[in-house]
Amino acid sequence: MSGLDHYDTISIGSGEAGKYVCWNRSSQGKKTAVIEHKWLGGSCPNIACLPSKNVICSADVVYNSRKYVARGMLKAHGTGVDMSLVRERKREMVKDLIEMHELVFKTSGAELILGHGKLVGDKTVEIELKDGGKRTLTGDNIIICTGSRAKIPDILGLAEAKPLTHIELLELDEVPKHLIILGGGYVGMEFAQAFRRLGAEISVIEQNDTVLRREDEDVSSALVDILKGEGVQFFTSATVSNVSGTSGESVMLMGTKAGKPFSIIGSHLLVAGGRVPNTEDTGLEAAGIELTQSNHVKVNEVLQSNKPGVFAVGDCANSPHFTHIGFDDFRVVSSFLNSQEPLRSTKNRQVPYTLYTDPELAHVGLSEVEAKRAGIQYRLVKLPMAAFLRSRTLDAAEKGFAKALVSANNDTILGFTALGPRAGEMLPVVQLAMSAGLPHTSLSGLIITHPTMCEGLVSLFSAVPAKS
Ligand SMILES: Cc1cc2nc3c(=O)[nH]c(=O)nc-3n(C[C@H](O)[C@H](O)[C@H](O)COP(=O)(O)OP(=O)(O)OC[C@H]3O[C@@H](n4cnc5c(N)ncnc54)[C@H](O)[C@@H]3O)c2cc1C
Ligand SMILES: NC(=O)c1ccc[n+]([C@@H]2O[C@H](COP(=O)([O-])OP(=O)(O)OC[C@H]3O[C@@H](n4cnc5c(N)ncnc54)[C@H](O)[C@@H]3O)[C@@H](O)[C@H]2O)c1
Repeated sequence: MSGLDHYDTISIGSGEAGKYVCWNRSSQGKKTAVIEHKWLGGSCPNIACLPSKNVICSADVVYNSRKYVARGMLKAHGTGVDMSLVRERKREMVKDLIEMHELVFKTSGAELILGHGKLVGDKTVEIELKDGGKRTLTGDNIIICTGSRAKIPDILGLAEAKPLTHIELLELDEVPKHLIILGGGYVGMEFAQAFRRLGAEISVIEQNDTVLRREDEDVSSALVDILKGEGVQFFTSATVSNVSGTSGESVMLMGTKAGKPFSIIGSHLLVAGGRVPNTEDTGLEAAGIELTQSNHVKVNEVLQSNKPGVFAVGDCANSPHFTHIGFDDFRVVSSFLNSQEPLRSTKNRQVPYTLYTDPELAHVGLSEVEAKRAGIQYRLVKLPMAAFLRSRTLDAAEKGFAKALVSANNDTILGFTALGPRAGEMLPVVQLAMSAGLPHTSLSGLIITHPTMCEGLVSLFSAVPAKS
């Protein structure tokens, strides 16, 4: 293929992996283009990770101010919340992030094309330009990086009730009186605490018998107790069959809870029940790209679809839905395109994550449930957060714990979980030990600055039971 509109690499969507692959290849002098129809830089800087953490930070400031006013330490005349200013702080950050992306596009040489991209043939992309008109490009490599969107469960009356998704929630200029959250996963838990702290009554409705069902029971129940302590209400084993009213005015959910009739009325409704991939209206089927049953692009270990040279990355390829995994998807695809040795792949990669509640929930590797399910023998070490002395200075010693799974046969670390202040910051040191196959004594033997949260890792790994 050749011609003016022929590119080395074209990304449909400017999410994490797509934009980095193009920036990276343009830095090697290759001609690349990124097509974006709405959120420059993807969801993370515009409507997901960073804006939500910005609002969570505002909520924490409100919560802590109120706490210290109640203790008499802080003399304040008013601790009411002006949500329009909370939103303004978030909007300013998003605006800066968009400007940062525009600058990178200018300096990297990767072309940014604003419009809706669609495959119309073999490695041929048609763009409905934002400013009108159409362009058709061809590329040696096509990256599908179209992300995902909030799932609206198929419940009678739900769509008509115009529920909020994370996008609209982050744009509210008022604190909801009573926010009902449908789904007790990552989105549900982070927003439940943040909006409770901002002053809303919160009810979390979860279909399973526990929220955060992938976590070990001691982890999810400890976090639920913390949120309950702040006034969040949980309704688990709840099946919603009917919704009436309108979110923003008054909305009622009806169904059953543990088999008995159940109903709840709130002022606002947030759907937080998982994600669906943005794989329709991108010409994938017409271009012969195979999808999975869940409508994600079917990819192999280097994220290549059934069509050589067409890759899918991030949420639309059902990579674990985290921005840092999107970034790793970029490294996987780049490694393949650059014929790197050894080739990077998605096989057996670490998938660390942090839930940004207060305290944070950070995890990497095996949980106890997973180890048991796989029949892997392990030694367990678990310490209360109070053993991490830094937590005492942060007013956070009473809640949470850290635990690690260490192999029963050798001293390698199999998994690590911490529910504690800034717990996410502790992950990389444990990850490094895990990825290098170092024994747990490599952490307990380190000199770690006092008093940091990581210093607690010395205590944790010093307490690993001896091999039996
Ligand atoms: C509320 C919330 C909070 C989150 N917090 C975190 C967090 O703290 N940490 C974390 O790691 N992860 C977090 N996530 C998950 C994370 O945001 C996603 O996993 C990540 O953004 C997915 O990146 P992506 O590149 O796959 O897709 P996106 O970032 O969604 O990028 C896809 C882009 O493609 C564009 N697009 C789609 N179709 C087309 C088309 N046909 N033509 C042109 N453009 C198109 C879209 O507009 C979008 O900009 C959060 C998610 C949510 C919803
Ligand atoms: N801190 C972070 O890294 C972070 C934060 C937010 C989101 N995310 C990512 O975004 C993804 C999506 O988050 P999410 O919370 O939307 O999905 P999720 O899969 O984490 O949780 C969805 C929850 O909703 C429940 N649910 C679904 N339908 C329901 C219904 N009809 N009634 C009651 N409950 C229902 C599910 O059982 C589940 O517990 C996550 O998987 C995560 O990867 C990450």
